[in-house]
Amino acid sequence: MTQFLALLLRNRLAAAGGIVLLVVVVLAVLTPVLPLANPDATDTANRFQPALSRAHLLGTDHLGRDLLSRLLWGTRLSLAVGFAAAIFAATLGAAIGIIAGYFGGRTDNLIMRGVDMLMAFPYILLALAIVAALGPGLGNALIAVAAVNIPFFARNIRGVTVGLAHKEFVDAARLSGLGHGRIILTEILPNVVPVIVIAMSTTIGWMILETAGLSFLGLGSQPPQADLGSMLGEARSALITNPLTSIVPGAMILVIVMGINLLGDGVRDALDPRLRSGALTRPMPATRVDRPTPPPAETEEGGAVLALSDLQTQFHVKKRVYKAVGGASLAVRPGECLGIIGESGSGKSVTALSVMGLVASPPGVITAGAARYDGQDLIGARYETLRRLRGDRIAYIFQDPLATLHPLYKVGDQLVEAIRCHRTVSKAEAWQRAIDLLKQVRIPNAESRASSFPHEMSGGMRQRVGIAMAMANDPDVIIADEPTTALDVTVQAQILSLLNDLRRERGLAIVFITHDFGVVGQLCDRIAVMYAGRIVEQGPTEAILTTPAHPYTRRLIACVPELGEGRRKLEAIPGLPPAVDRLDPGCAFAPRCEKARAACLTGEIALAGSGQRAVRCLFPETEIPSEQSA
Ligand SMILES: Nc1ncnc2c1ncn2[C@@H]1O[C@H](COP(=O)(O)OP(=O)(O)OP(=O)(O)O)[C@@H](O)[C@H]1O
Repeated sequence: MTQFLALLLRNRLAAAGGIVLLVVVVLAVLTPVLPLANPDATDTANRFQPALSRAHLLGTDHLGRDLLSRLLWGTRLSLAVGFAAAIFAATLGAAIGIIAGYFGGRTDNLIMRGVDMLMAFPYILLALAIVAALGPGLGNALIAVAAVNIPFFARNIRGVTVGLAHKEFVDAARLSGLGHGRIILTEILPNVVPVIVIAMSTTIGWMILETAGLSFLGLGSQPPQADLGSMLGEARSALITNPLTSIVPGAMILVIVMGINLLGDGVRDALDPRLRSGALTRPMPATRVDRPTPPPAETEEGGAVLALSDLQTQFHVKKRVYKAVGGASLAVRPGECLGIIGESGSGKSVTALSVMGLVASPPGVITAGAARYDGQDLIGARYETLRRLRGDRIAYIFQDPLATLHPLYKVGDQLVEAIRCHRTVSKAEAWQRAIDLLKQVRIPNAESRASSFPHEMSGGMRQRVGIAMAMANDPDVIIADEPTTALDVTVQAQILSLLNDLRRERGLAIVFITHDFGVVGQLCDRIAVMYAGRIVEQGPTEAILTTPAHPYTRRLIACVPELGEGRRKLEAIPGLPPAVDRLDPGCAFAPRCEKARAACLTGEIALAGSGQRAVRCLFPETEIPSEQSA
């Protein structure tokens, strides 16, 4: 709740709307105790008194009644009717929607066709028909306004419920023997409540307007009782001669509806869990860069096509700072494959995404370092520069191709788009290239497969399409973030050999992120091991796999089961990786390391080594000739 309020107040417009509404509601609640004139007492001798006249702060209406008093009593009534109608419509509409969406089939059909019939009438005609049948009066206007809004809630909530009704957690509740009533109350309802609240917050203003409309037509509140609509209706005849009598209730309607709408938008944003981690804004097109120190000078990386120097990326979530990448230095040359390995949460993906400014901001910020492609620093580069390079010179392959491929476009069309985004070629040429790419990634019947939708392909096929997409513009660097984790071993082996062939044939540089030492051994020339956002060891694959120097690397390798090696006890690493918002000084692995000594817990431990081999450890498993590397 506190988090919700904090987010709501951070949105200035919503806060302003909320404050205005609060003032109006407080005034409406206090109206009976305020020293106001009788709102219905007529005084025809003092008709149309101007504002600020004696005893009438806002003047009087056509019957000499005090406008301020009528305004506050009218506001009280209008708010009460609007809120009551919204609660009534939301409760009934949500119940109908949940039942239709949850039970589906004939129940859904019957209910929703009834709702469709109601929606087929213009809502104001329907409201008029209901009031005509029930008779004029504010109570009946409330029923009419609520009734015409029930279909809106029913449709919305049904849609959400249909999506939830067959989710795994609902199936699990069914399997555990819960009845329909319990499932609806404990599994479905908590998930639809935010949608109901959002729909309500954005429709209350609308219902106040509709009630005012009915009163304006004389079908709502009856004389002498005032609500905002009836005040407007009565003032209609004097609109030109005495506009004040129309302006006063009109302005109040405007203030209330604007206040509710601004607050409603804020509530919607604050209830959206995706917005909780950052400010109420969409992510920026490129990660925010806030480098107080100048980028490190370019080092001689032996012909590296992509070189990261001391890259630091953080997530700023409220007052917490998560140091996801705490100074990573890496380099990859043409035709080389560099593996980045580490436990979940060690910062591998954030390192990779930072290169092209793809970490979502907010909350991500790059705070130091450089990422040089062909000598050009990409950190802080103009968005246009990054856009030109993204997918063209530096391409990504992600773990879940279903999440990256558009579900509604044929894979061929998506490849055509990727090509035409960076090259001026005709559609026919791009289509032909798309088919060639599908052939290169060994998709059988590439011509017909180009016309398939992603859901018509297997996971392995989709991942090949992901690789084809990355290859579309013949890039220099491919960053592959666990591209084979979701695949079975045979498809995994095919994809690895495909990537291997591509880099050998085309001189591609590959940065390959994985958890899997087996995969690293097959594909990578060199490995960088990450822990808590930092590289703790790097070197040639063979050397690291046979003689790991960092105790973390040794323990990671010891966790890997080996086929055909007989029974061997797998040694899990005790404890958990540290939270990157509370990193203690010294080695982040020390609390889990059996070799840790007091010296490991103080000060900065440098990545030290010689040539290509380096380790960040004071007591490494294998001594590496010391010559500080980073
Ligand atoms: N939006 C975010 N807000 C706060 N922290 C984040 C956010 N995104 C990532 N992090 C943190 O950054 C750290 C690094 O995450 P990252 O995704 O790079 O890990 P990873 O090594 O790639 O893990 P995995 O193998 O599970 O993909 C983690 O501690 C994670 O909790």
